[in-house]
Amino acid sequence: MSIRIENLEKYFAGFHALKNINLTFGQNQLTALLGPSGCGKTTLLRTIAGLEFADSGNIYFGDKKVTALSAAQRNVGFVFQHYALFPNMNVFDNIAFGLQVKPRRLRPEKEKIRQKVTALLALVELSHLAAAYPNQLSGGQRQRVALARSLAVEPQVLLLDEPFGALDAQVRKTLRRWLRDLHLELKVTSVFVTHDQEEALDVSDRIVVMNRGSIEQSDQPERIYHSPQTPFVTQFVGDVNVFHGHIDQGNLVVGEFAHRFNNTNQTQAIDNQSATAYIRPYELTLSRSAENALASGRIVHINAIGFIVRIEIESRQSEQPIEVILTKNDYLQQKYQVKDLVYLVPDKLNLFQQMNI
Ligand SMILES: Nc1ncnc2c1ncn2[C@@H]1O[C@H](COP(=O)(O)OP(=O)(O)OP(=O)(O)O)[C@@H](O)[C@H]1O
Repeated sequence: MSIRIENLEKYFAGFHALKNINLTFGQNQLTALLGPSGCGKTTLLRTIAGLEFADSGNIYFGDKKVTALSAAQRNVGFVFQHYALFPNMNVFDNIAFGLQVKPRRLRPEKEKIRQKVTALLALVELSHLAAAYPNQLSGGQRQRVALARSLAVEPQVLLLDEPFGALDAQVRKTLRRWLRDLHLELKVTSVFVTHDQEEALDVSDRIVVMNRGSIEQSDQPERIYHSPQTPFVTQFVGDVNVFHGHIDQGNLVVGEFAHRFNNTNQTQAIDNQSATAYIRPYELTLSRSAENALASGRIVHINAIGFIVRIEIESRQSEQPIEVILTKNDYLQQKYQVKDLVYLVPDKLNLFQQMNI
């Protein structure tokens, strides 16, 4: 079941929360809605669920228009950050709840419900805790019960709002891997909200980056990371160094440096106009020579503890310290040390130009 959203607009008492949203969520894909706090992720998710209604625009599940349908009529599964399990019901009964409360003519027989809940318990790897009560579970286990509970009614669409947001980093990491595997097995169109870029890059088939109620980019994770289409996406997803300059005959000029570029994400660079280059830490090469460099500076910090080496450089060509990532081999060969003067040569530029400056 694919989800299609057309020209969606949503206001909260004059505040424009969703601005002309057009999106398709592919059948059985796991899509992340990613963006900073307040950008409209939850509002969009709740509008897809039928818990919130748009002021204009349409939502389709497959070919069926669901814009005016209630949440119950849409048959969606929903998992919140803080999912209120029923404290007086054990895990088994919590999962069975959605089936038990169905009208009699739609309710499966008792034995069918038992089989279904047993299968779901196995799926979320909690069979041994069927008789436990929510206050006897860890946060991660509770979220797995919440997920099993939302799946019990066989939703056409699964919507998750920061499902692991309240858990600590290690548990989050385990659960998101587990969600990815589960999603492969279940084959249900799923959308989850997160403000954690690593989480989005790690588990999703597609990422929708939102900013101030609008969509900045909707793309595969590797394209979001390697070919960001807007300055916002470039800075929001992954670490990046920022250089302000201007274009002069195929060169990016920053202060006294002129870097001849032949590899940018943007094909046309307009002469004599301001330009901002965004460069990931691993897309910068350190050099002892000024040839084709974009900047120079002194090394102020070296972190060589891990598999890669992070080097921080203070430079007049950048407002913030520049971060460069090297392999341990490169670092050991060049024998870089704090206070060394180095030049920075980009391998690749993400270049954005402001017009008419
Ligand atoms: N019921 C409401 N009434 C008024 N304003 C609202 C309401 N719900 C959301 N908003 C506003 O709409 C904007 C988007 O909110 P939303 O919860 O969708 O953001 P979000 O991207 O999910 O943020 P977060 O990551 O902090 O949850 C915010 O500025 C919020 O204050």
